[in-house]
Amino acid sequence: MQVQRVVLNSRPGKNGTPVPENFRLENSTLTADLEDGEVLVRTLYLSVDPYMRCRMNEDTGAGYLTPWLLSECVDGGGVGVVESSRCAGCTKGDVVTNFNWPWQTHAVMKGSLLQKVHPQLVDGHLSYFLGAVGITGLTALLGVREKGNVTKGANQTMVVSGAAGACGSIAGQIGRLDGCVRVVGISGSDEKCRALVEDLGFDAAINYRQEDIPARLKERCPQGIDVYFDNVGGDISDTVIKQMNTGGHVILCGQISQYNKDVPYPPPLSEEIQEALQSKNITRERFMVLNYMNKADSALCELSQWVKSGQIKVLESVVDGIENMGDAFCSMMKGGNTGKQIIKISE
Ligand SMILES: NC(=O)C1=CN([C@@H]2O[C@H](COP(=O)(O)OP(=O)(O)OC[C@H]3O[C@@H](n4cnc5c(N)ncnc54)[C@H](OP(=O)(O)O)[C@@H]3O)[C@@H](O)[C@H]2O)C=CC1
Ligand SMILES: CCCCCC(=O)/C=C/[C@H]1[C@H](O)CC(=O)[C@@H]1CCCCCCC(=O)O
Repeated sequence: MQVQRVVLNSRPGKNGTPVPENFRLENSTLTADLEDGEVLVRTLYLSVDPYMRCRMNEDTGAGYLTPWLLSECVDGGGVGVVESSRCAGCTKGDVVTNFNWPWQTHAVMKGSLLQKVHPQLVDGHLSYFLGAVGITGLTALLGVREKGNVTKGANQTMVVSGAAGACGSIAGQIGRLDGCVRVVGISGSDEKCRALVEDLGFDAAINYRQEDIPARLKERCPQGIDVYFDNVGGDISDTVIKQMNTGGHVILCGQISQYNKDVPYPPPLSEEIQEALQSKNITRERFMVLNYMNKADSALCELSQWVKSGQIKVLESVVDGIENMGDAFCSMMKGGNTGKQIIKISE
């Protein structure tokens, strides 16, 4: 069977901005003769995610991430449909997902490594399994629950950076559903800020490229900041932390502003910010969703109900075609997406 796949063509360098030319599209032949335990899947949707920037380096800097290899097929989150199976647990027509899905139009995979998912959980929007009812939604929900200490009736204000992105857009909505009285987003364009307020119900949004962040935070968070869902790190996060209340909580989800730099994860904080955290007794613990997968099933049910009932609104940016994987990844890293960046590979 003839397939198309994407391989790593070159590395951007630890201090480089990734470019589409770092990826290469190839035609390849797939032997569709299955061995025992294998299934043939057709790829429906692929995900591009910030952590992949670390996998472009020879040394990823994170123990749980393996580097992508030059001229080898790239992989990440994917969802697809079983076309034929020699695995007892998988049947033709099953919808399945996996974190290490090859960027390939069809693939032969071990059935035991695939998670079967039920389309009714997402009312047939199968791409949501890579976003709001998948790892992104889990990151937002479990991040808020495990590290946010959001408490109904506590009059808390939450700030979310990277707020119009995949995790941020869900995290802010969950902060509100779980009891925060004020939710303020920070994002990179006026259009994203408009969507946060008008479509997702954030109380306010700040365009970090155009506005004076300290002044706007003071104005929009008059009682200070109690919970900070941090997707970006760097100067934006330093500014937010300086305005946090005593006893506040930082949910250290990600630090995308630092991923094109040769720094460890998480990047070290300045003395000033460390002192602010310590003197105000603000928690800032590293959060990694994969450490909480024992809670995934019940959390996915909760997310599914919220999405189906419309209590959580889902934003997606969908690009068509495997040939656009590299463009979509590089665009997402620069803010080209609103909500979850998805690549549709087949119908
Ligand atoms: N801890 C965990 O278990 C997990 C952590 N993550 C982390 O969550 C974060 C968000 O991931 P995800 O939701 O998938 O991606 P997003 O959908 O949020 O896409 C990335 C966004 O980051 C913003 N961005 C890029 N560069 C900068 C910068 N220099 N400063 C500020 N914002 C920037 C852009 O939005 P804009 O237009 O606003 O600039 C862009 O749209 C990442 O840091 C990621 O590593 C993700 C999954 C799991
Ligand atoms: C080093 C920067 C990491 C910043 C945090 C982050 O983005 C984490 C993302 C992971 C999250 O826990 C869910 C995921 O899907 C991300 C990790 C995926 C791990 C796949 C491992 C693939 C491999 O290396 O073989």
